Amino acid sequence: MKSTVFVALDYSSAEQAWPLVNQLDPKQCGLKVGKELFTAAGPDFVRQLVAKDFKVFLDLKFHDIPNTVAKAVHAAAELGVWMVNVHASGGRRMLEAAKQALADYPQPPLLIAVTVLTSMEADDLTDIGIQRTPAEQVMHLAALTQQAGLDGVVCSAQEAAVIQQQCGKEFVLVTPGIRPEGAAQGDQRRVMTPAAAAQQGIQVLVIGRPITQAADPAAALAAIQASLTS
Ligand SMILES: O=C(O)c1cc(=O)[nH]c(=O)n1[C@@H]1O[C@H](COP(=O)(O)O)[C@@H](O)[C@H]1O
Repeated sequence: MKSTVFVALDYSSAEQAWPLVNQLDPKQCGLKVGKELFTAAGPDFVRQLVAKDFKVFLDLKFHDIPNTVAKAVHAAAELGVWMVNVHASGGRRMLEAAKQALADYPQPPLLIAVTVLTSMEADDLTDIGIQRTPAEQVMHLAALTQQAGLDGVVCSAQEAAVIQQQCGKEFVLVTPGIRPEGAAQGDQRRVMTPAAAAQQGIQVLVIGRPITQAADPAAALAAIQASLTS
């Protein structure tokens, strides 16, 4: 299965995002709208991307009581997005409620659960009272997510092989923490290069700053795309 790059549009306004979006081809990549841009630009911006035929990943990582998350996921589906995410640590009932909220859609968005953020390492889990390694916690939450009937998980590319083994190749893997050779790691901790991630058959590679902070973002994306097939 070919990997699709989703560009994380982590900009402070729609005006900041449009110059890059206008250079992109919806057949070549998807777009991720996260907390910063959604809070600044709102649902209308998302609708405009959908109207331009982009696959949109609405990354708001819902994590709340089951009723609230179910309603939020439903609202996301109304926007016509291709994929939406929740936090797996919201628990089984929350995950099932989110899934149930999409039951009436003939073509619902993919529903994905975040396992362990790619910015976290073992010490960060210890701080919040989790004694498992990141990989163990990811596996645990991936199993819970699959049991709850969701389509896949957000994890780091480092855990992809074991999840594919446990959950099967149809289970959708979405991996941020992607860094081309030599790119600044920033706050990410569990990272992998785009080419190495693509070789594992990961369906969605989420890439932000290596593209958006480049002098020529469209050229940076093109170079990453080229590295996936070479
Ligand atoms: O759900 C996400 O997209 C996400 C989950 C995760 O564990 N780690 C993670 O980095 N992300 C998002 O993926 C993007 C990564 O951006 P860069 O680190 O700039 O490539 C950001 O928009 C994050 O919000």
